[in-house]
Amino acid sequence: METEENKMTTIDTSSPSPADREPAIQIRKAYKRYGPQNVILKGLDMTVPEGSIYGLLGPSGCGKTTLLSCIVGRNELDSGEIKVKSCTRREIGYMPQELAIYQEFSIYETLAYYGYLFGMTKKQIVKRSEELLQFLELPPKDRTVDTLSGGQQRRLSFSIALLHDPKLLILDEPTVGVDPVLSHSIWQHLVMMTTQQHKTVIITTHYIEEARQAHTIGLMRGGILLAEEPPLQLIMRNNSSNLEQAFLELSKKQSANGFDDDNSEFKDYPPKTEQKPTLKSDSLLTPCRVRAQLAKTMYWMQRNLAIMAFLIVLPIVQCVLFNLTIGRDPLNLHLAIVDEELENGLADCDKLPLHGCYIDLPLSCRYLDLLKQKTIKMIEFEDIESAKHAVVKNDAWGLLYFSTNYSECLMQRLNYSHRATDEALDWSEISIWMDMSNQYIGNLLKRDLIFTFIDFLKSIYSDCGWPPRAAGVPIDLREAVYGHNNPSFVHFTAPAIIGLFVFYLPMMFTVGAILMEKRSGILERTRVAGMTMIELMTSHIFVQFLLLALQTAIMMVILFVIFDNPLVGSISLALALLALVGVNGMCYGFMCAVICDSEIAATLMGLGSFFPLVLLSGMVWPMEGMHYVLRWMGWLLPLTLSTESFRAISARDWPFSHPSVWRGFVSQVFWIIYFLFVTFVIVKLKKGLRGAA
Ligand SMILES: Nc1ncnc2c1ncn2[C@@H]1O[C@H](COP(=O)(O)OP(=O)(O)OP(=O)(O)O)[C@@H](O)[C@H]1O
Repeated sequence: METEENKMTTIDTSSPSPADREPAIQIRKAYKRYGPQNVILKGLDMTVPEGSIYGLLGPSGCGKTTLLSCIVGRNELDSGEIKVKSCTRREIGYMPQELAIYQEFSIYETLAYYGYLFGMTKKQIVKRSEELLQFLELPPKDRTVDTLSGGQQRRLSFSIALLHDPKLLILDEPTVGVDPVLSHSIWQHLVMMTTQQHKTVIITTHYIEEARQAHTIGLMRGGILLAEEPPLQLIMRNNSSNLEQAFLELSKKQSANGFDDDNSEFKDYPPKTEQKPTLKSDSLLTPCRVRAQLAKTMYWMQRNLAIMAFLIVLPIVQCVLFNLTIGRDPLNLHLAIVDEELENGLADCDKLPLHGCYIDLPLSCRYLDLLKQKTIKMIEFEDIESAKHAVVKNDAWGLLYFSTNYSECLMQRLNYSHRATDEALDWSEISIWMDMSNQYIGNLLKRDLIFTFIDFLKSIYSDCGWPPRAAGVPIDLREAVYGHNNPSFVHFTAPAIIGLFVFYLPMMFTVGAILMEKRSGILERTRVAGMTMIELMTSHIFVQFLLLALQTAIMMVILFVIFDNPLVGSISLALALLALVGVNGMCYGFMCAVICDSEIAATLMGLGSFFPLVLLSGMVWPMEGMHYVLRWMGWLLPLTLSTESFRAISARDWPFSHPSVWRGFVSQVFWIIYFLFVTFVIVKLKKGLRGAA
């Protein structure tokens, strides 16, 4: 068996000298910094010969990953030039330092996703996967990534880079966590690829000695290459016995020549220059990459059935809760009663007639009986003081006081009207003290007390053969032009609620999906593989749209069929508007995801926008009731005009040609364009979709 030392010193001498080969990558005067005090590349020159392995070595933090990310276009130089010989993105196999793979996917699903992304057929993917799994000693292909060891996960990440048999391999520490035997066979494979298949490989590694198998070594320190030559030559020229020693010698010489490794000390930093893309661009919309994205989403959905179920159940629960909790009249409210016209208190009511024209008997029982039918609970008190005390303690929401001669005075008032005595007017009134600390309960009780009183009078008039209309308020509320005369608060808010859900559900899903990929590096890896923003958005919108269609259908059925909220207008117009609101929500999600680098930032952005949107868009209160400045601000928000439009369709059956309706559609189109524009500008400014992780 070969010893470790022998393995490491194996150099393929049959291949032509690297110096004689054409450069696959040429870097000249590369400068890069992450801030004035954080200069990483200081005029670095590098030449990677075609058909060879280039081992890029250097201490941790010297800028190897930064350099590789500039080569693959994840990052950009401040000045200098990177030339990559006629390479499209599909011809590159890139293994980033971070794993950049879905933890919940199986090995096969992971490879299939990247395979589709590179335009491979299913057959090719299956065949190549089998080869790679065997070569890299990976577990069976149906094992999920999160059950693999750290080393196995890195090998899987490595296999993605090899999957489509690329011309140029850029590998950032592929052998971390790999045992020496497998590491040796990986190097053998790389050597075979370069010598027999004329591929080019750039590899970084912390295990300096394994890089002796490279054809060229680039030793990086202090933002430049200390040396760039074949390993043996490097060792011999520095009178060393191994690469590590050679590197130390070179570092000493560099320091002796006055070169300081301190990043903050660099004085003559050149001005920024416009950088050309290092790799050839592909077309903006390629079916295979859209297919890959769709396949990935399918895999993700299969693996996250609980989340999918949640996304379906959530709107159901929200809509049902909304209808069962909002707008309904409070039941079983308590009222304190002091009735001085009944000798034995309310117990007398059981003996007194509640129907018929008995106007000489106490009438308060009839009124209280009607109140009881509204589910109001009576608590009887002897005197006003103790009843008031009960209201103060919140044992009752109000106190009703009937005087000793209440019924007699009431009949006088009714009979003599404007000729009634002051005493009759005083004692015929039911005195009420309300707890108005809760506006809704107070107002609803007041409404019930007044309307029940009218019903009470009408019932007496009717039983006595008098015209009941004479007992009512002389206002004739005819059939409403739109809606009905006793609308519910839910009818007002339902259009807003569905719009809000349809906007925020896709927004949340979009932000979650993109941030997860962004933070794990998957998004950048797929971008390096050629996926464009247009492809990402197209596939995302397609999938989201299907999900949203299902969610919207469920919500429509619950709100407008089961709970019978009014929807008198065109359903197709309402659905078209909701579809636009949903796409708008997705686009807002895209924008949040590119702006925010962390889930916390995105959550804060979502929450921060949610409350102003709900409050300023006329969702819970009419715009007409707002401060005039806020009213104008409200009209500028994404959901104000669409909510108005939905109300116009659902409650008034207005057609598209009505300004209240078409303005809602136009506002959605405007906001979609705006969010997309901001998203593209931010991606351009940030030069990609790098996560903060
Ligand atoms: N986005 C960033 N913003 C600020 N500084 C950064 C950023 N990315 C990298 N750096 C800094 O740049 C320097 C070079 O980082 P880089 O990851 O390129 O080093 P490396 O040589 O690959 O290190 P290692 O071998 O440990 O992976 C480090 O000091 C790092 O902290």
